[in-house]
Amino acid sequence: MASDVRPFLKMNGLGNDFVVWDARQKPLQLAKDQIAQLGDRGHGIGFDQMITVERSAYGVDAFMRIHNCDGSQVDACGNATRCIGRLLMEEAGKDMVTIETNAGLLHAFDADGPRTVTVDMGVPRLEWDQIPLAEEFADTRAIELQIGPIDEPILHTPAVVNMGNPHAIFWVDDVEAYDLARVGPLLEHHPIFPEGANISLAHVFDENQIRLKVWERGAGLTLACGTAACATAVAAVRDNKAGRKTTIHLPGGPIDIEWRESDGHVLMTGLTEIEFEGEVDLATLSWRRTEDGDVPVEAGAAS
Ligand SMILES: N[C@@H](CCC[C@H](N)C(=O)O)C(=O)O
Repeated sequence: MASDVRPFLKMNGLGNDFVVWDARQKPLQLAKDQIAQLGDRGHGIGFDQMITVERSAYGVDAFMRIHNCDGSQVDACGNATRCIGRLLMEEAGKDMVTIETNAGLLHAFDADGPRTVTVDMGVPRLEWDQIPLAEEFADTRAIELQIGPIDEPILHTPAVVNMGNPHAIFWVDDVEAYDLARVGPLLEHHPIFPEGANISLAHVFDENQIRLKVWERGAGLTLACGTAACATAVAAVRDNKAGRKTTIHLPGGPIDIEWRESDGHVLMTGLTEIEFEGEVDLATLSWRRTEDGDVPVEAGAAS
């Protein structure tokens, strides 16, 4: 097979990392096992998600296709929307762009602070069949679900929110007190979630300050998950645990969320980073680094 070498960017939003392809001029389609091979941190490039930027059928700035590192295609990724927003704004010299995703049209804005982007993630969906759940629950602030012994559950009664993808949030006193790598997969694939779910442990440790650890559907433990941060902020407001503006502290850093009262939209603001540029030979999936990325943002420079 003739070699087909394609350039890519390696980016991250607070450590939630992506390989990004520009497929606007030349389409790119990879099979599930090829994505998983490239995503493997041992032998491939290693990433949480693969992002393919394509031309938008709606004529907006671009369409963003999202695959988890296990090769599954999904509809939403908050951190990647900020990263792609930054690339498209820099390319067009604009301070706002519109990105088409399978979860809808999202607007990204240049925010205060270096490489900092706000994305309007739209309106959260809160009904049981919108999450979706396998059975009806009138109140999605705390659904009947538990793992562990019946009389002494390890985790129980999560809030559920759909931010373009399904999230379950367990309120705990200490996010480090649980083995999320062990319980995450059990909960992700629990029969109550017919499409699986992203699983979060959340702790309100101060006024409007929430610590969060996330097990991502199709990707596993992550340093940050933008949609999980949005879902958690929404769940906190619904349960009177926080106000409409919160800072969510993830292992990769802080992310600011506002659940706007006027129109119910969720706004997410945080850093983006280009790690490096590289190229992949699609015939063999061998890859190499070609250019360095951003120089680190000085501590305290971001908003
Ligand atoms: N990292 C993302 C979410 C990626 C998709 C997720 N794993 C899913 O399967 O829904 C984010 O920043 O939101």
